[in-house]
Amino acid sequence: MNPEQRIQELSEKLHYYNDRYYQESVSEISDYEFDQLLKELQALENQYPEFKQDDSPTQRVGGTVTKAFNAVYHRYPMLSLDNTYNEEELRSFDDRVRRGLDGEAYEYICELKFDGISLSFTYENGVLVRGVTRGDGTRGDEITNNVKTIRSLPLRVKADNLPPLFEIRGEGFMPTSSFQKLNEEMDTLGENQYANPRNAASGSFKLQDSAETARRGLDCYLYYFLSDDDYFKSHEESLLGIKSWGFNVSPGWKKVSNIDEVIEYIHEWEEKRMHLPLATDGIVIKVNSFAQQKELGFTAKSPRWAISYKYKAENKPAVLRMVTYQVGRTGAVTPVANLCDLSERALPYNQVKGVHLSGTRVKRATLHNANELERLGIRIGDTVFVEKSGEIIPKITGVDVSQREKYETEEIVFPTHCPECDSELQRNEGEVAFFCPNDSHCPPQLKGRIEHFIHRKAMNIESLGEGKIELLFDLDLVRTPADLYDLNYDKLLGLEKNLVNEETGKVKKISFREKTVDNILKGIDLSRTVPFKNVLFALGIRFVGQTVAEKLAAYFKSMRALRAASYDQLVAVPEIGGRIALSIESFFSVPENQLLVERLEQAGLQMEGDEKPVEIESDLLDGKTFVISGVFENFERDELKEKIEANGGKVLSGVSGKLNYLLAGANMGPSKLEKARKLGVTILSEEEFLAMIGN
Ligand SMILES: NC(=O)c1ccc[n+]([C@@H]2O[C@H](COP(=O)([O-])OP(=O)(O)OC[C@H]3O[C@@H](n4cnc5c(N)ncnc54)[C@H](O)[C@@H]3O)[C@@H](O)[C@H]2O)c1
Ligand SMILES: [Zn+2]
Repeated sequence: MNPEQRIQELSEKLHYYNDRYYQESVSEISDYEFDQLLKELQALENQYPEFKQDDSPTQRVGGTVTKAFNAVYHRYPMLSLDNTYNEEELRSFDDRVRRGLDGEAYEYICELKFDGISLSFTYENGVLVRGVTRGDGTRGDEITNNVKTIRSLPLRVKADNLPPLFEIRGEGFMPTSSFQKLNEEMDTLGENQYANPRNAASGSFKLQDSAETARRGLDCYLYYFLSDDDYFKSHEESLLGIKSWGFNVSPGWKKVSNIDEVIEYIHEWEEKRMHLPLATDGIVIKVNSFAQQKELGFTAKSPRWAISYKYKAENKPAVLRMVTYQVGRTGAVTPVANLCDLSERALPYNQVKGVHLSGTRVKRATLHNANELERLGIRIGDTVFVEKSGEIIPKITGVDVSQREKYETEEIVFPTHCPECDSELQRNEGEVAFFCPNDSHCPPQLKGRIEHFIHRKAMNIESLGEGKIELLFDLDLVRTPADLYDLNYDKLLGLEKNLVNEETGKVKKISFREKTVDNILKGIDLSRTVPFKNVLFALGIRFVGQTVAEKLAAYFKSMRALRAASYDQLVAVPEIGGRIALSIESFFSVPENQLLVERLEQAGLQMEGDEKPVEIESDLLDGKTFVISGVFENFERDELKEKIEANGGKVLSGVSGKLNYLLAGANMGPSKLEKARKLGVTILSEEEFLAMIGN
């Protein structure tokens, strides 16, 4: 490949990873790999400037604005930071600063580099008026309502001589504890988990529902002050200043007088940072004096007066002692590596402490699935490499094959049967995971279903959280969600169990005293009033998440109607595809599930939606039929449907010759449009429709 082609290839790859990272909060490769690709591109561009593309990823801040929020211009551009992974480059940065300042004395401020998303807050006359993401550096997403959920962020600042207009910047992040909680929740709900706290923070700050953002326990550290006039003389002064105004200034910062002290700071925090309640991925070094910052200026992408030093993820050898297999709520079987330190090879496994990695002891790492085992080519007894970075969950990155001669190793045989219930495992075409099909008897699947059932977004029986289900399940009191409704005071009072955390070995004692029992029973009783759509979601039917449950409930209006629906009737519901329809059909065909639904109904759960009666506005659309497709400016699709019905019209699901109107929004499928044209159906825009009903 010639340099021109390589430049093009690298640019395309980096654009792609940027999109995934900033728009979808997903990292397909590690930050280190990303940064190496970017460095390679930078070097090639320096050597062959003629091939550099105008929009090269080396020239721009990687993010973008999204359509979901208002895009607003930044008063001062929000740039990125140049980065390095080694001391030598750090010293070259120091050389550039020295040369740039022509021999003037200078100081640095060292700060931790928090791993979250960059946020900007504008204050007018002391009042928070705007919170914006970095976006593409010039424009960002306005997420004021979401940033207002950060408890530590002052909504109003009172201090003498405040500048009338100023901006504070900082890092919005998700503390590790919130992250773990959120991921457990995602897991219970059968949704994809976030790979690391940064992606979780970025996704959570960009939710449409601020109440949900508030619940996710986000926080923010502030580390920049900007205003039109020279309010402070140095970064140090500004940090002290905004702190005195009540801002949550990032902890751990330090003023140093030369690059050696910077390097000391880096070493000091390498291990210490692991004990912070949030993820950090390095150190940021900034020239202290604002006058000197001005003198040094900016490149297209980052300030010349700052750089970040990133810690490489720690990677260590370990011994793979055995592989165990975990069965999840959906029946998916995940191989888990059981590891020990090299020095513990001869110890019985129950006595090993694990590998010391990034501040914690690691004994287990996920191996994801059978394909991953094959890809790594590992064997039991192998010396493997374990890594832990922003990912929090440790992973195995490779095998040290040179160690194979020294120790005996053994092939890993993926089980053919479920380790929990002995059913023969299956694998669906196109899926990587093997799963246990015995969803009505396999213990972890049963337990998982009950946990899902009581979840806040399902039946909302929070009084049963935190290990209580485990206790009831292990004591055989609750095997299916319906059993919850047979519990009573006498059955519960005095129950006790010690729960052992497999990872830490810590024991937690749970005991049911009067007050606990009261709370549990009250919670169960209250769940009888939970709306039908939640009940449907609570059943945990595969592919029937919250939104799908809502759609189905709105369409069929009762459990009875849904159960009776044929495949064709199911796929006729807008946005319900074949995969979901099959899953619903198969769920209701299982006798255990039929019994479950019947028992829940007897227990008094809501099995019918409370239909909103249609409020009649006019008879302008009397007898007219509509199909709604695409996305609209002023209405959600459900609202449009209501509007049509309120004016006497009827909404159908499919385009046919009898249809009167196709109400076409943006991004509608071309085939539907084509079909409507062929059949001579009138196609309406949103404005034309509004005109029809006299709006
Ligand atoms: N893995 C992937 O697929 C992928 C894709 C795109 C980008 N990335 C990663 O993201 C990087 C680019 O992101 P970026 O432009 O946000 O750069 P960056 O995250 O390396 O550094 C800049 C950011 O650091 C943050 N920061 C944290 N603490 C700070 C402090 N004390 N002072 C100042 N800023 C602080 C700010 O939000 C600032 O915007 C890449 O270098 C790469 O590591 C990874
Ligand atoms: Zn099983």
